[in-house]
Amino acid sequence: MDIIEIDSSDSEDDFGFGSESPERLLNDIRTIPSMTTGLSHQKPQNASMRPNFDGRLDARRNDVTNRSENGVSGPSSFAGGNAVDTSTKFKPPQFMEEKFRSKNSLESGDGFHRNANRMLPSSFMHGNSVNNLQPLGISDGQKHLGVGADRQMEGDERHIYQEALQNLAQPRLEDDLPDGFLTVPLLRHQKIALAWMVHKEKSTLCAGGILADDQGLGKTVSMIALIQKQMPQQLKFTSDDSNCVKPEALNLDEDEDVVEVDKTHLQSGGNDGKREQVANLVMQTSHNSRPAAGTLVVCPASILRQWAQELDEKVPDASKLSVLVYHGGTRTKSPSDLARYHVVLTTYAIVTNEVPKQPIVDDDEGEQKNFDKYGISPEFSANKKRKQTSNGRNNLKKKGKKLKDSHLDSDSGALARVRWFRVILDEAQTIKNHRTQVARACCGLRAKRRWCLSGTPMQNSIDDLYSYFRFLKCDPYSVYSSFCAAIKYPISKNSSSGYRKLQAVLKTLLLRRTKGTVLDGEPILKIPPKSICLTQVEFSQEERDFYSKLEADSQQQFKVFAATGTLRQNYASILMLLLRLRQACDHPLLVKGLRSDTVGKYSFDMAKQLPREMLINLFNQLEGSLAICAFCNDPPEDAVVSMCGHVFCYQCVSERLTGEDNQCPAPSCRDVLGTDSVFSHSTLKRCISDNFDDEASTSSTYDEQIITHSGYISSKIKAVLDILKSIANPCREAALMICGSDSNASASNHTSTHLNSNAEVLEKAIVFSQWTSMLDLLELSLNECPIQYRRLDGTMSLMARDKAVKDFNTDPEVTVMLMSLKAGSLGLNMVAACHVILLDLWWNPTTEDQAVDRAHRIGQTRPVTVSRITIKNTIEDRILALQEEKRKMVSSAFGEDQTGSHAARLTVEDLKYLFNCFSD
Ligand SMILES: Nc1ncnc2c1ncn2[C@@H]1O[C@H](COP(=O)(O)OP(=O)(O)OP(=O)(O)O)[C@@H](O)[C@H]1O
Repeated sequence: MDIIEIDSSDSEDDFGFGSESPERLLNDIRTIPSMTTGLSHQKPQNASMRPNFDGRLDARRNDVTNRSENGVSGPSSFAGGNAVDTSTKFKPPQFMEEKFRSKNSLESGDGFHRNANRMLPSSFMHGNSVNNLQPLGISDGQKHLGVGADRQMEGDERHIYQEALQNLAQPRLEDDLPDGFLTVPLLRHQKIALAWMVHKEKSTLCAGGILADDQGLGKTVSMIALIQKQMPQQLKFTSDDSNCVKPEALNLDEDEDVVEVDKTHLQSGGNDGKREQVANLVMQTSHNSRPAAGTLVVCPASILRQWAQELDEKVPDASKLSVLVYHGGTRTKSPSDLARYHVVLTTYAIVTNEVPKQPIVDDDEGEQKNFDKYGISPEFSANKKRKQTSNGRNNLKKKGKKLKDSHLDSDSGALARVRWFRVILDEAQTIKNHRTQVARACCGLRAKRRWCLSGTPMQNSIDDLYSYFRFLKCDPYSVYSSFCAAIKYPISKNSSSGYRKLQAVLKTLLLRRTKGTVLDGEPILKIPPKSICLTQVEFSQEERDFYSKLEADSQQQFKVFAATGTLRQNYASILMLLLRLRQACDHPLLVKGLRSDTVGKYSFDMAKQLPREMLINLFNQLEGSLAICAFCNDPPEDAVVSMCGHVFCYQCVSERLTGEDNQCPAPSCRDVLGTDSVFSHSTLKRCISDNFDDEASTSSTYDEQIITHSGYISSKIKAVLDILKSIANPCREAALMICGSDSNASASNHTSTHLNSNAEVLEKAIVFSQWTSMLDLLELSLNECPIQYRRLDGTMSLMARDKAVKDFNTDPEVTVMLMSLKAGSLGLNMVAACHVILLDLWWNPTTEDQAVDRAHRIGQTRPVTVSRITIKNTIEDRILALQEEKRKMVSSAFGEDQTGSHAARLTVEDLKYLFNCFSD
């Protein structure tokens, strides 16, 4: 077993003020005539949070927190504000650079680089050629928009440009709540977030934004602080009678009501009777109007209760918020009921069911043309998946949808029948694919202020970001063609300047800090370090033979698709081939279709009764090119097909089967899903072949039979058992075995010292796999050991999941938690664990990061060890390489280097260039 240790202790980072001082930024900006006026007349954003801006502009060095009368502190600089460092070299990611590197690069040698029309800032030139560069305003990317649309977009971008310039000069502000509104003091980075969010909610561009702090930095608490801080405005909105009865045609997004705060609410401790008044007023509204309601939080079902708990625990009784958990079959149908509460918590599934979907963006044509041009990981473009799965079906569905959308309210639920003051999407990456039902439903929610919370907003491609722009209604990028012209296309043409433009845009609406972010020389969060060990295991000889055969078959199949020019049409089949190879790395039995789950169990009897022809049809649906999960729109993991012919991930559908929202999510399909009407691959196969025996025990060679039964302990399972046993027996050898090579003595010493000093306290581990059947197999082995464990996966009810988490967090005897990546990687607080073991690799690394951060977050008191177990010389090596590329893309988009720090600082020159210098 090879163990490679990667020291991932997050490196230094800052909020953007690099070597450049804010004085210099201001001076630079003053040289732009049209901006000088704007800045010199800039008013403090809010009287209640006016900074003590006493002329010291270098916020990083002179940051003195001054508490003013109302408890507000400042000055500081907006974390979202840009640093400017003209000397900083932006290094584009290698893979993008190579893709787009031109043969004839031009360099003038004078620090600026000329193209046909203008000088380019030297910071764009490092490592890049320029002969492809055009002034962005008239670039190819915009040509296809047409003259009118082009002008419109340029007009809209001017606002973004001006906001970006203002950000450069914006001092970093902090804000806080008076005593009595939270049970915990806000951490400094949360105070900065609060000031930024209050500011953003007043923005005329789009009221809201993206809080993209790393997992575990306390975004939930920051958001609760915002709700409390802005409660007077919320109450004003909900209690305004005229507001309540405005007709349907009301354009909420123009309905900006930045009203001066009625501070008596905050200063008097909050519960001043106004909240009750609101409910009464709302009750008076007619049935046809949309009542004005408070804040809606949308999150995955698995963290619904955690939100409720945080709202309960972090808000003291004196200023309690009324909270409704809007979930379950008995939930109210009355919009007025929703409007009674300050905060309504619900799930993405319910939003998808209740809110009319916005139409699908009609981007096929453009996308088709751009696949080759852009080169932005098209293999993983969600759009591509859809294209491969459409076969004309989507057009029909789309037409049906449009018809349906024309009478929106007739079948929409209560969530869609109110006007929200604020909508918060937690784990907002859920809507990253803008074509999915969930994304379109979220965009259909009516709200004045909109927020996305995500530690990993970008996972697969630049397209992920479009969905947020659309939800936030951030013009001009909320229109897909404008997004492509202004952001996506420039990146494809020249990754360096393209990414820098994206960074400039993002800094106007996104705030991101990592765990390594440094504030005034101090890390924003002092938690023990995290070390990541890549444990590369060898297959046994039987496993290797099994894998090699599978690989050869897959390659053969792939060659056939390639030779017949049908790779695209067979996209889903290719994913299936890859899936089997990945599963073979975990345990050969996964490939053979182990089914010990409830879905298989209950539907097998039903399947036996179905006509053979129907079984074959269902089987073809499952195997065919339409196999994309109708819930998450990803290639299905552990695919199952419903009686209505729609395909899902086993876990996605199981989650619904245990809840009340069991309607099929496919467009125009209202079938009710049940445990007996959802069929797995192996169930169908066995029924079609009239072979009701366990498939694994037949059709196999002798060698295969040795390894394709549940009693076989695969190499991966052996590896994880070794690690778990060594955690259960802490000693120096064990520590070295988990973590270490001599080459990284410091991390190993760290672990062993720690183990010694806590020898009496059993350490805990979370084990993640993306396949529940792998967790089943691991369970069989754990049952043989004296290790107590719990399990969490998507098939369990919310109550059962809560109990499992609670047991793990509180019972010292329970030392292992088995979690499915899909159900357990988001939102949960599990700092009881200081070991995380990843049994298999996911396509994008951010999903793994999310999983790891269940343990590595505020509240963790011990160093966290992450073990990633892979098999040597398999597809897993290639997934590792792909993950690396995705990391580069994400860090380029956010302007972070490989260590998470901000490598590239934007300058005023950069902005002028990136936005085609509107002020020139
Ligand atoms: N100011 C604070 N004081 C004390 N505890 C805090 C504070 N802020 C956050 N926490 C705690 O830190 C933990 C992580 O916070 P939270 O769940 O809000 O993080 P997050 O950024 O939303 O993470 P994720 O992206 O994983 O959902 C929680 O247990 C929360 O109660």
